[in-house]
Amino acid sequence: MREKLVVGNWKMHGNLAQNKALLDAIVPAMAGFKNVGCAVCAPFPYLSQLQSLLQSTNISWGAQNLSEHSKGAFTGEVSAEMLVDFSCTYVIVGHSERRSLYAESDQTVAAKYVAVQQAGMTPILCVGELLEERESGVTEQVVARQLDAVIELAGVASFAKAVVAYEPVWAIGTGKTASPEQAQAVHAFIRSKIAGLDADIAKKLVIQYGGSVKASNAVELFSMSDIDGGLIGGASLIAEEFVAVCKAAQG
Ligand SMILES: O=C[C@H](O)COP(=O)(O)O
Repeated sequence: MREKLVVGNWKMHGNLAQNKALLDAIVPAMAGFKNVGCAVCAPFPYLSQLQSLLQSTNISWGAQNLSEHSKGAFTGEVSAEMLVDFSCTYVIVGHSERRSLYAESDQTVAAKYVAVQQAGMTPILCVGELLEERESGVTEQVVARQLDAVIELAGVASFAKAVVAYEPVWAIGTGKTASPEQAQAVHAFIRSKIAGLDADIAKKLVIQYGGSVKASNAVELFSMSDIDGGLIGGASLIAEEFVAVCKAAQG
C-alpha cells in the first residue's frame, strides 16, 4: 500500500512574516495526521526558516529547483549539497514553469534529477502535456518522452527513490482541474510504463497529481487508484486549504 504524499509548491511567493504565519497555522493543524506525508517547497532564501520551524514537526520541506552541477563558476545557481545543508528532503525538478520559462530540456531535467539523488534527497519529477498536445492526442507520447530522458540517464531503479508528479500544463494555476478520470488515465499510463521495466518499483512509486488541486476537489482526485496525493500550488498558500487537502489524502 502506498502512503499518499501532499507537497505544497509555494513557487515565488512569501516572505519571512507570511511564511511564519502560514506555518504557525499549518503545523498544529497537522500534528495528529497519520498515513500521509506532507511537505512544503519554498524559495531558496527561506529554506533556513523552514528548517528551524519544521524540524520537530511531521512536515518535511524541500526546494523547487537546483543546479545540475555540483560546484563551480555558475553564478546564481544552487547545488544539491547546498540544499542538503538545509536538510531538504525533496527537490522539485522539471516543473513546467522551469521547462517553459527557463527552457529546461528533458536532458537537463534528468541531470537535475540525478544530482538530487546523488546528494541523498528525493526528486519530485514533474511531467505533463500542454493543452495543444492533449488536443492533438499526444499526451502519452509527451509524458513517455519526459520519463525516458530520466530512465536513460538514471535507470528505472532510480524510481525507487523518486516521486513523479503528473501536472497537465493546462491545469496549472488556471482553475481547470483535470477530471479524476483524465488524471487517473495518465497516472495509470505512467505506472504501466515503469511496470514494463520493473513491476515492483512501479507498484511502490508515488505518483502525485498537480493542477488546481484544492479542498473542494482533492477527495475525488485522491480516490483514484493511481493518484497518490498532490503537488499543490495556489492552495498551499492558504492554511485551511492546504490542511484540508492533506486531510483528504489521509483517506
Ligand atoms: O506545482 C504545483 C503546480 O504547478 C500546480 O499549481 P496550482 O495548484 O496553482 O495549479
